[in-house]
Amino acid sequence: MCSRDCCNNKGPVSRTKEGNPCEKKTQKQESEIIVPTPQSLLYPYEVIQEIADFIVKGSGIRPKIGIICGSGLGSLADIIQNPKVFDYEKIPNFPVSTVEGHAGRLVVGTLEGANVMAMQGRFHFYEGYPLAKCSMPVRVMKLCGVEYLFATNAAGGINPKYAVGDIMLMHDHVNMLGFAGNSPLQGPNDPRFGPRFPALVNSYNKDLINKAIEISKTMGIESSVHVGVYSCLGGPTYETIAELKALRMMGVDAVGMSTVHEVITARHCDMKVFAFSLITNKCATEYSDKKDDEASHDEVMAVAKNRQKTCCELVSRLVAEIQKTA
Ligand SMILES: O=P(O)(O)O[C@H]1O[C@H](CO)[C@@H](O)[C@H]1O
Ligand code: HPA
Repeated sequence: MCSRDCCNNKGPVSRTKEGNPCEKKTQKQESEIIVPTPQSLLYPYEVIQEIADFIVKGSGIRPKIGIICGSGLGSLADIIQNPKVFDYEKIPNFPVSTVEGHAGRLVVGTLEGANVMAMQGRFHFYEGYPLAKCSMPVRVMKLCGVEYLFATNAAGGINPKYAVGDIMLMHDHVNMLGFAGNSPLQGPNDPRFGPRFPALVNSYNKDLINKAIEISKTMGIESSVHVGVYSCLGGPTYETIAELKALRMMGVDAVGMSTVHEVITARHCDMKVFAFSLITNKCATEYSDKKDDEASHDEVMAVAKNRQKTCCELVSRLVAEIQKTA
């Protein structure tokens, strides 16, 4: 509120470049002007290094594969052997998970003989975190030694051929937050992480996609595994019918509220990326009065719980393949 008697403005005083128009500018006020921190400066290299050292020293492990567990897919971290668990609150400078189905723990250990670390709980833009904060753990993974990022998510199926419970191997994305000018890389670039202008074609590693397809055949689930395009929206609202129609026209097969900024951050620092969506609900692209058409987080969680065994097997087998060729 403006404290001046001359002023009728009872709203919050805005600290813009122009200042509060009803107050005379003084030297002190100029220094109070709040300029938002560019995203890339939120977590400088040295801070990321400190977090990575904390994890590597605390676990005695230098992981090669990093796994991000999607909503309801926390069991991907439960299959890690000899786990060393770090609650996010206990990791210096780490955010906390606020979403149901995201426990908020980092699990470091081995899977199929490979050193791995898994985030049991990711950070989303709609939780109030800037994108650079959401994807900061990917840089921590990199400085821990991670070469491969496995990003998983729960997503709504827009492609009419997709059924609930299917898996979509991501081979591309449409970055809706990026269309609006938001990027985890916004701000000065630190070349120790990667280049100013990273290319994103070939972001999703083709060898890993092909291996996953082969694995799906040996598991007998190939008819419910697709290769498609994911799009991330800001959330937390699920999409309107008009938005879903627009996304479909753009070639999007599945929609969610995560993953893309993690992939951008991983590609910026030259990690190999494998990502998949578990289709937890079918998105309606026509108007109807059916309550069934409304997405709900309870449904998302229930489907993820039902399909967690299959997702765990796919991830374990792909890790085993990577380990075999290492
Ligand atoms: O992308 P993950 O974290 O799997 O979660 C998905 O599920 C939640 C909505 O039900 C959103 O957070 C959406 O992004
Ligand atoms: N839309 C957005 N995010 C989601 C959905 C959806 O339908 N399902 C799971 N996460």
